[in-house]
Amino acid sequence: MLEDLKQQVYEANMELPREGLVTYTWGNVSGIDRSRELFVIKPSGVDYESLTPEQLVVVDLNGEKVEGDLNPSSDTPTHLELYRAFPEVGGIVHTHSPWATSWAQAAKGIPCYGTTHADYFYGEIPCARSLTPEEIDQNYETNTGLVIAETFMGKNPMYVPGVLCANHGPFSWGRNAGEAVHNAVVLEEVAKMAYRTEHLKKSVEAASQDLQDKHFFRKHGEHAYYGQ
Ligand SMILES: O=C(CO)[C@@H](O)[C@@H](O)COP(=O)(O)O
Repeated sequence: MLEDLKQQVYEANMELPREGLVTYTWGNVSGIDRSRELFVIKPSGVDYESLTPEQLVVVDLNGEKVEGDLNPSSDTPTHLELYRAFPEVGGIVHTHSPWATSWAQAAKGIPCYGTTHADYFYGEIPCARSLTPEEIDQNYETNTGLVIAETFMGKNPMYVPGVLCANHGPFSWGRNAGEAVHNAVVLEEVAKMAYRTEHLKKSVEAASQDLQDKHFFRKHGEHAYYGQ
């Protein structure tokens, strides 16, 4: 079932090692069919070199496996909570890409220092709060998703299509799996640039709100004019 979605999600997964965002099996991509309320996700612990579209696992919005011989990603409950919380989201990525993970391990959000960031993320890329010992002990992956949703309470997740999980790593999303990977690549580049920016100038300030508004809204929303 969902052969086209499986192919899309497979291609999005395969972009992660190509873009240098995953080491070994440290990441996963999913994509959802909203009309059927089913999502497709990478199987857990399967090497990218041996991954095939047929191995992808289909899961429903109750978290039940609907199709697939293999166990879905161990992060499936996090993807599930994000699909529930963010109805506009069509694809989700988790990686341990080194620059974004460094910020996550420092439990620091990434300030918007320039237009590269502002073209994709409107304002700071936040770091979600640390989980409590109880939240880690019971339903850890579900709670990871709930804490991300909590971080975006009252905010538009399509304006900031990514987050850092404290002491863990980044999640990003988009309208589909391919866009979610695109945003994961940008998040990693922006994390690298922000780190270097802070090292070049200790008391660096965020880019002006005018510049952030200009760059985000020239690419997003009804007055966008970037591209064809
Ligand atoms: O976060 C982690 C491990 O810390 C996992 O996301 C990562 O290893 C990928 O797990 P899966 O192979 O998708 O189960």
